[in-house]
Amino acid sequence: MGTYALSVLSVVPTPITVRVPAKVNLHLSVGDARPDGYHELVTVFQALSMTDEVTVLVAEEPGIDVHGEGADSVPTGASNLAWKAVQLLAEHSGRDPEEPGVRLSINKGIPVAGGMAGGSADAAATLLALNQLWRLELGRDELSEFGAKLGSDVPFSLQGGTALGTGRGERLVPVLARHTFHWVIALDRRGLSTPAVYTELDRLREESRPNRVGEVEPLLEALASGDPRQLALLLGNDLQAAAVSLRPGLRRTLRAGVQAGALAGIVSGSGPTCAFLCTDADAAVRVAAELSGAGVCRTVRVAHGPVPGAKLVSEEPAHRPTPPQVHA
Ligand SMILES: C[C@@](CO)(OP(=O)(O)O)[C@H](O)COP(=O)(O)OP(=O)(O)OC[C@H]1O[C@@H](n2ccc(N)nc2=O)[C@H](O)[C@@H]1O
Ligand SMILES: Nc1ncnc2c1ncn2[C@@H]1O[C@H](COP(=O)(O)OP(=O)(O)O)[C@@H](O)[C@H]1O
Repeated sequence: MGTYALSVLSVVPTPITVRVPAKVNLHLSVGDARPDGYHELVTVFQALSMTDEVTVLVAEEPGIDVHGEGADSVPTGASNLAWKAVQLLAEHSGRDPEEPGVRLSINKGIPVAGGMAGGSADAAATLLALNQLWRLELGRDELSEFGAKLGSDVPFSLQGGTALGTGRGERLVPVLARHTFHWVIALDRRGLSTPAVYTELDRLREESRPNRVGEVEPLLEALASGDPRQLALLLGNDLQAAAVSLRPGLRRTLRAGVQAGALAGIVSGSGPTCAFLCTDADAAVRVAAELSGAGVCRTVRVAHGPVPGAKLVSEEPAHRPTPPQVHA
């Protein structure tokens, strides 16, 4: 009996944990709305050292557990983007998408609905973890194609580093960025809906002519030079005006970051998180401390980028060290 129990146990696959980064858009140029409702983008993503961890384990009772910051506002049902990733790969591999025989445990370190691609990150992590757990042997390109079906940002969450994104953001080319850049990240009290921010931009463009970010080439040169001062002058986000229009308090946050000593600040993607570029790691800690005292946001963190994309941590769920943060 003892031997039998041991042999049954030995065939249950070990849980797989994947760590996956947040992103910031250093350049986000938004074209007009396409017939499919998406906007044509030219964007430069950078993966930051703020991460989620997703553990996939074999279980008869399917489901999702969410822990960490903002866990209460993450759906645990079929609308969770990570669960959609489970269903997509289950279908692909001939499993029942309603009974895939796995549970997910998500540990959030990426702000929810913050414009830092947290849901996309979890979907990317789940694709990578299931590829391992179910021994699907899909290559990075195939995983990326599945990712693009789930959301425009998912391929970048898989790839990480710094990348130029076109199409709806899913077509990627890696960008040379040998240097590490140091950021202060200001988290807002409530999230913003991505579709609502794109719709607000369309509305603003019908009403007036909000400034558009310029060409991307100078920013690519600044990245290659590694000089944060040069990069700071070129950061730009077409969605910023729309995010600020929906959340006017962001103006004060952006001003406060620069007053605290950052080189420049931008809204991250669709917001409302703001990202401030600093000269170096020490400056980022000083800016974070000062910004947290300004009372303009919920929490302030320091981060650096670029970092790698979704990555297997180990075959055991690992304890994630708490990222440095300063409470406002
Ligand atoms: C704005 C960005 C910038 O990187 O990210 P966030 O800041 O939200 O993280 C992305 O474009 C968000 O990408 P993602 O969150 O994956 O969006 P998707 O699920 O593909 O699309 C959600 C909705 O956003 C709008 N959308 C998204 C991408 C795009 N190129 N044009 C759009 O208009 C559409 O209304 C779409 O229905
Ligand atoms: N795994 C997930 N993590 C966070 N949010 C998720 C997840 N799955 C679905 N969502 C939903 O997606 C919305 C957008 O969340 P998120 O991806 O964090 O932000 P953003 O699109 O601004 O980068 C959330 O409000 C939440 O309802």
